[in-house]
Amino acid sequence: MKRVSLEFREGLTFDDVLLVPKRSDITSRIQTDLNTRLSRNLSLNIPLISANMDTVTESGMAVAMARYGGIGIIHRFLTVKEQVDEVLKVKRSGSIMIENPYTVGPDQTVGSAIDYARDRDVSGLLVVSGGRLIGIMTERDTAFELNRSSLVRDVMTKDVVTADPGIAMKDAKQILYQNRIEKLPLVDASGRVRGLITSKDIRNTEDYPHASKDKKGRPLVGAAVGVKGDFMERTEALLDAGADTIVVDIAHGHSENAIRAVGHIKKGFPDCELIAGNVATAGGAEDLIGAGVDAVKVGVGSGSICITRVITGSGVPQLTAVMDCAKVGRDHDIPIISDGGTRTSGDATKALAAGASTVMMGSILGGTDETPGTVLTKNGKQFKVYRGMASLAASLGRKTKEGDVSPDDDLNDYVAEGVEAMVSYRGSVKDILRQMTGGIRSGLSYCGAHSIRQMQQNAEFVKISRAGFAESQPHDVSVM
Ligand SMILES: NC(=O)C1=CN([C@@H]2O[C@H](COP(=O)(O)OP(=O)(O)OC[C@H]3O[C@@H](n4cnc5c(N)ncnc54)[C@H](OP(=O)(O)O)[C@@H]3O)[C@@H](O)[C@H]2O)C=CC1
Ligand SMILES: Nc1nc2c(ncn2[C@@H]2O[C@H](COP(=O)(O)O)[C@@H](O)[C@H]2O)c(=O)[nH]1
Ligand SMILES: [K+]
Repeated sequence: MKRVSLEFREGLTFDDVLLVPKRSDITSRIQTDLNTRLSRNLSLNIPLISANMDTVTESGMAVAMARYGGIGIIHRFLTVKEQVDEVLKVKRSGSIMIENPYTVGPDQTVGSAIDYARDRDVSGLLVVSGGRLIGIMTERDTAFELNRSSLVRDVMTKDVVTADPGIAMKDAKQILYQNRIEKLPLVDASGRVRGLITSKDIRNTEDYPHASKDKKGRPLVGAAVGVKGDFMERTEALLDAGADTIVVDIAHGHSENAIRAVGHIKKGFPDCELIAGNVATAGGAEDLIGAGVDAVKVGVGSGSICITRVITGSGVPQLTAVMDCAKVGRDHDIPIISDGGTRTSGDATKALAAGASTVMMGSILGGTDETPGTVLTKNGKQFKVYRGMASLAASLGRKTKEGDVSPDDDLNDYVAEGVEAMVSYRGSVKDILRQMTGGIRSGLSYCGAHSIRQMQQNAEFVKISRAGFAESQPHDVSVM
């Protein structure tokens, strides 16, 4: 009979090590380059991803992450339609040209048109009849006289300024400015709508020069799917909506469930940029790569709200998990994502130095304006709810949404692997990303590296003692 091995490998995490400073020819941290690979064929301008959790990433967070050069992964605990709508909101938020603008008919009521626009987060609708543009209804048209039962045709602006679909951006800008208008529909010779350019989108592209964008100039966004049930039709709908990557999300990514799901998705959608996780070992990474993934998400039990290691006894300290998986990733030229346990820019830098190409964050972003949920006050301090997706509350929320809760359900039947928590309210995600990227840039320079790839080649870790760790913190002072 084979026995359990009594030889123990050492597993280390962020607090166990430091990066040894190296001679650097960098004279300003701005010279460092944070460009990195998210997956086989996708790149980001900063190595940061917002977690596919229901208290972290819906469209608000994903828009912000893409604007500053990263990416957000829309969580999967939504109906297919809801998740698709979140992807569409991101795609429309920063397009240079909106390909399929939302339209209404002239005989719809103003009330229904306003609701339609509000649901889709847009400020105006093109009015189309018989396939041709006949007007535009914007907030201007309804601002002063709001009679919800009047018809769109009676309030819309009929003299619409339009342009040819092939118009150059600088000419479109000129027309918008000269006519003091916000929206310029692009209409072909037969009067059919072929697109829409808005001044808001033009401002966005100018305001966010480092945004991560797809080939059409729209913000990058990813979306998660599970491994059972509707995952194939969900994947199809998300890809149709323009999702740039699909993330197969399961607690134990080194399982038949996950490997089978990856195989099905790759077979059904060969062009899909596919990420899967989570795993924590070389074997896990090897098997997902063998199944066809374009990036591997690494981290079992490392998350701030995660109790998998407590409940199951399973997991690998995050730095060791990343190093083991990154070695396999390098052999196959497949990027690795470090997911869970990142508390500071120092942790993120260590994960990158250990071989991860990007870092996924939950708790760091959980308290920002861009997460779903409202700000709560407790004892005079402001918080936002942040919870594990395998927590009791998250599971109950899912079951309630699916109409699957009954008074006979015994809460003891659910074994949670996550907790419900609160994180301090931290304002806009922009400031957090500035701190994170600033810290990582500085981290590169301490490693004598201009880029993440160079740091991965140069990095030298030193294992530290408890005393070394204590010395690393502020000490013998009262921090203000
Ligand atoms: N990174 C991490 O360390 C962890 C992350 N999570 C997060 O929590 C959420 C819920 O996760 P998850 O439970 O996977 O999602 P689901 O509840 O959607 O479970 C997915 C499917 O996998 C099966 N399954 C779950 N755990 C295992 C396992 N250990 N071995 C084999 N099959 C399993 C489930 O079946 P059945 O219920 O019948 O077993 C279910 O059919 C996800 O967002 C996940 O990322 C959760 C735990 C750890
Ligand atoms: N074991 C569990 N892990 C979870 C759960 N919900 C999410 N997660 C993982 O944590 C990270 C976020 O970690 P953080 O340290 O940045 O806060 C997330 O991306 C998931 O991989 C859960 O319920 N249990
Ligand atoms: K944990």
